[in-house]
Amino acid sequence: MQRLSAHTRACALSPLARASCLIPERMAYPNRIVVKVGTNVLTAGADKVHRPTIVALAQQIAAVRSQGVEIVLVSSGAIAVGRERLNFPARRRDIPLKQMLAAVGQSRLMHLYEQIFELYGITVAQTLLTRGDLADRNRYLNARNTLLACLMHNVLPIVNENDVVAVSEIRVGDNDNLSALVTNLVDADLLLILTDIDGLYTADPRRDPSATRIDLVPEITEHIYAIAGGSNIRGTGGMLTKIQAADLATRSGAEVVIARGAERDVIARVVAGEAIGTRFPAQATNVESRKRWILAETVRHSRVVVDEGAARALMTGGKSLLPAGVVAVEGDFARGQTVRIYATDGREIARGITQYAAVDLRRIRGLQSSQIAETLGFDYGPEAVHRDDMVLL
Ligand SMILES: Nc1ncnc2c1ncn2[C@@H]1O[C@H](COP(=O)(O)OP(=O)(O)O)[C@@H](O)[C@H]1O
Ligand SMILES: N[C@@H](CCC(=O)OP(=O)(O)O)C(=O)O
Repeated sequence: MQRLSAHTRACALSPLARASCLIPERMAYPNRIVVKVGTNVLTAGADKVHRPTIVALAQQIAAVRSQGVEIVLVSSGAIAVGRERLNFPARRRDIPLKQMLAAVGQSRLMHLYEQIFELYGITVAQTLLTRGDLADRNRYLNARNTLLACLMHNVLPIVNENDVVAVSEIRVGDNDNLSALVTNLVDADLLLILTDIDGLYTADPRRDPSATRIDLVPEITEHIYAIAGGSNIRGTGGMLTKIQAADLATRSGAEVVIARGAERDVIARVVAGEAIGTRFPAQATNVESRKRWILAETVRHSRVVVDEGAARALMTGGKSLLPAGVVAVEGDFARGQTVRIYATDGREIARGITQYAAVDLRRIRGLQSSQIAETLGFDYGPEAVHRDDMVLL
């Protein structure tokens, strides 16, 4: 897809940015963003989901996507929709009941999204995740591949926690933190957390009317955690989980903005660089953060030996490692683990996350990508190690 310059896109997207030429100092124009919408946004503060809010959201997402920005939507609301359907009062908060409400509400929420996004020609994909899916490297890769495939095919992934199976040990617990994990999962440049308040305040404005909004948080300190309080009755976690999310996402290399979901054209305006809400600049590049993650857990005795052509393609061409270039596979490793990649002269040249377990890679080494499926009976794609999952040494 053709990428316009930051300035052109900013001006096309936002009349305000155009009027004032407002592109303040910040990250480069984002190519991939995660937008998180909380229950309080979707219900507009009432007891049921506010349909016009979803229409406005779809309209904005369609506009931003048409400018070439890839979007993953993380949406709460299943419990609220379940409550609405079964007429349950908001004060009941016990876990099995909430799980039941989420089970009732999730499909209805998706149905609503499907109907509304269809009006804008956008196909949506339900993606339900738990912490377990993101902690295990194999499942992490599966989730990542699915989300990236959605983006590649112009499908809008709509992520929620899989509340029905998510009990305390495996659940993220709130969609703010889930949105940060998703930001990391897809290497997004920007996480936009939309809520019912226009940013982080010096104290919870519901309790302290003299609180003022903080426009920029250069660093997330203990003090920032201390001023973030709990949620209102429908939300989960309040400002505290948003700060945790901002902390995680900024360390993963994304910029984070917390803004009011009901603000007119908020997504386009934030993407265009307008100063709305509270901004948390990225604390690392996402390449640095990904490298750290890749190198964190290398399988000790793994050796994937590659031929001269593959070694050159990796080191000077920045290419992915294909099974065709693999000459030997030593050790035992699972799909999703970080393996060591060697040249035939014994030099370790790279480390990377393998798409294939050792047993499978042994069977497809030296083969063309088109032969993977016929040999294994399945394939996870043409790469043994994708270049985005590789650190050259
Ligand atoms: N320091 C703070 N600044 C802004 N809002 C705060 C702060 N502390 C607590 N809050 C509360 O956090 C709420 C938003 O979180 P939450 O209710 O969980 O919303 P959501 O459903 O969007 O996740 C706000 O309505 C506000 O009352
Ligand atoms: N997974 C739950 C939402 C959990 C959550 O974090 O809610 P919120 O604080 O409103 O973003 C649901 O779909 O209702």
